[in-house]
Amino acid sequence: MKVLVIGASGQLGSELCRMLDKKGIEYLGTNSKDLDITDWNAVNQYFKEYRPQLVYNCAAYTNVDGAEDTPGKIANYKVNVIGTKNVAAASEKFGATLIYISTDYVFDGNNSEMYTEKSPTNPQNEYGRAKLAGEQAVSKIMSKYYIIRTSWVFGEYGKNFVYTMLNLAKTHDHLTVVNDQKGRPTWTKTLSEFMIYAMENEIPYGLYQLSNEESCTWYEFAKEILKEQNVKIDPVTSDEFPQRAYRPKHSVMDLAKAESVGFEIISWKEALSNFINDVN
Ligand SMILES: NC(=O)C1=CN([C@@H]2O[C@H](COP(=O)(O)OP(=O)(O)OC[C@H]3O[C@@H](n4cnc5c(N)ncnc54)[C@H](O)[C@@H]3O)[C@@H](O)[C@H]2O)C=CC1
Repeated sequence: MKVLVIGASGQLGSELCRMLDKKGIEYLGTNSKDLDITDWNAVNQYFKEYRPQLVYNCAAYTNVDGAEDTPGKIANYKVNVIGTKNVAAASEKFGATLIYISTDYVFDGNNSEMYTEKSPTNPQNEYGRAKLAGEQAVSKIMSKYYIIRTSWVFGEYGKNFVYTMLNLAKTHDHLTVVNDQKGRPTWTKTLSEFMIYAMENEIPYGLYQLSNEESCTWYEFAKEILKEQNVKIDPVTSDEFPQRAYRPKHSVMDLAKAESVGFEIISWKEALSNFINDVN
């Protein structure tokens, strides 16, 4: 099978490629210099030449706060809406299956219940709105697709909350972290495994949610990340730590659908511990 990984140099794309390498699955990986997904002619030409059968679209504009104002607002729209549409249209045109990654920010986070794949969406920031438009484009244009919503991603190859906390701990003995936003952290290895599992096991097409098991607040996450370090961490509210983009208060996604296809998901604490062992 000819596999294409778009966004192969990002946090998730890099882990996915490492895992494909390990499994001996051949693929072609592109970064934004090889293939700009906002350019339809480039995408069309690339697909015409390479003829992928399976496309992992890991490319995205991921600066959630940057997306609130110009020029980030425009880049967010171009990459996450137009770019996603281009990749979906080319995948459909050339008969490929597409795996598109979306976000828990499609929800408003006002529920205290877990969100399922059937829960109504109501994004509260520009990034969430663009990613939802990306989801809608994929499901409208395509017949063979997986949309996988994930949240709070951390892994070896990116800028993420775990690295931020570990780095801050080198220079600070006291930190404050938001304690009124709850979600599910996701290790890129768990997510990459599911992305490969979907392909290998030909699970039914459609929308899935995937993160690690168990939920926490950012404060609880930080406490676990720094549990071996001598750093005092105090909880604060979102109001005390203002950010440009609104974040959902409770964006805990139900994982039952992914588990119902036989995929086993470890807890975020186990994932974090494995990750810290890996990078040390
Ligand atoms: N990082 C997180 O916490 C979360 C990420 N996600 C989603 O997971 C997916 C992977 O995210 P990350 O790997 O963390 O992001 P990342 O920012 O590390 O990687 C994104 C990649 O997209 C590429 N890219 C950007 N514009 C492009 C363009 N015009 N053409 C081609 N490539 C382009 C970048 O070069 C980069 O390699 C994305 O769809 C993101 O929306 C969802 C929820 C949370």
